[in-house]
Amino acid sequence: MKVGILKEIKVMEKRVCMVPTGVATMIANGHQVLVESGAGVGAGFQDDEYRAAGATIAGTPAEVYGACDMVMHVKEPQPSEYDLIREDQIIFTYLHLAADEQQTTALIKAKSVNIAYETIEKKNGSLPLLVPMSEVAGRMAAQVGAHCLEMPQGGIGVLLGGVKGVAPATVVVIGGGVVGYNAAKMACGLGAMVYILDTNLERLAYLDEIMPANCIPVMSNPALLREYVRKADLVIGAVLIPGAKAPKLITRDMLPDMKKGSVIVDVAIDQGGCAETSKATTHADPTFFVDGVLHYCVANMPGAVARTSTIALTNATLPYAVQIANKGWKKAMQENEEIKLGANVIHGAVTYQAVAEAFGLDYTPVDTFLS
Ligand SMILES: NC(=O)C1=CN([C@@H]2O[C@H](COP(=O)(O)OP(=O)(O)OC[C@H]3O[C@@H](n4cnc5c(N)ncnc54)[C@H](O)[C@@H]3O)[C@@H](O)[C@H]2O)C=CC1
Ligand SMILES: CC(=O)C(=O)O
Ligand SMILES: [Mg+2]
Repeated sequence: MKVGILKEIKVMEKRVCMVPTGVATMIANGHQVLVESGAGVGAGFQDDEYRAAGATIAGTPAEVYGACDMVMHVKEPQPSEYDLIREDQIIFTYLHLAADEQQTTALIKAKSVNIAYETIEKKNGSLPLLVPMSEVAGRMAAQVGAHCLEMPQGGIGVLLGGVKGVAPATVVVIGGGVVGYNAAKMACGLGAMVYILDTNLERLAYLDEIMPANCIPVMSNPALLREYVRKADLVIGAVLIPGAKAPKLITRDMLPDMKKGSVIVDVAIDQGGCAETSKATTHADPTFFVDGVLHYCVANMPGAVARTSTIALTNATLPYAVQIANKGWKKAMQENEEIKLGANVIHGAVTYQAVAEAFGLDYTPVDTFLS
């Protein structure tokens, strides 16, 4: 198979979807790899390293889309790419379709085979291609939250850990999964008082076992959530219903009751955000105020630490990419349920139920295409 590695084009996105050693693995499996020139530079990988690994360098995204059976990205295809996608071509990347009707429509129209990193799911419910970036984004959420709380950013002027004789910040993490755990761990390490709200009692019990004394896991409900958000200096939005639009748990009417200069870091923004007032921002212009509450809603947070993120992401994606390339998408899905769950839009049909529900579209089980 011909595999294409595209350069990221989202604002200030410096990750790359395959490192040179990954290219060497693909080639050892009998495939050809075409890398768009400069794709790895932001993460510290030069074209010559890809050449040395056996790749051919392409000048433009059009060349990559034009020549390859499977194209890979980190972030979802951007509007400038929609017309380059070919019928039957495999697109393997983060898609986050439930938050993006324009892209969903474009991929339906393209009749391509669109496999989303974020809905590939193991038997135990974990999301192996989301986990590494959720670890990064969770850890970053505590860092950017601490920064946003500083007065030059418009924050309330509270230091996460406080100092002797002065109380620390109150941090409320909504969703205690991978992002939530990592955010809480960092905020606790800096000395904040952290509350993790989740609706999964088993997960809360686990967090109770492993987290330090300055972290309190709390069973969430709408009334309690309102109360905790009202008291928070920093709220970190980290909920997920896999593949679906994020539930709007922080409603517009809660904001006037929040502290002026408090901060919402809505990590769940890539699935639409869990605050009604959230809208996606970029690393170039990451924050905005609503009712005196500072919102940080960058949909590709790990892109800011591209070297760490690229290595963590490609460690996870490569074995799946190799399986798809070796077997073709149909056989890879027939033989691996995890990859089958990655099928979001196949040949113009929406094959992931939560995406179909997000836009009132027909849902077609992917098995329709596999017999
Ligand atoms: N903005 C960015 O750059 C990035 C965003 N993300 C996003 O962060 C979000 C969280 O991801 P993960 O932590 O990996 O997911 P996860 O599946 O590990 O955790 C989600 C948690 O939310 C909880 N939850 C679901 N509904 C809830 C509710 N109504 N109230 C309270 N808790 C609820 C679940 O029980 C689960 O523990 C996702 O939308 C993911 O795509 C991840 C990486 C980067
Ligand atoms: C998961 C995601 O949205 C990211 O890594 O950018
Ligand atoms: Mg997006």
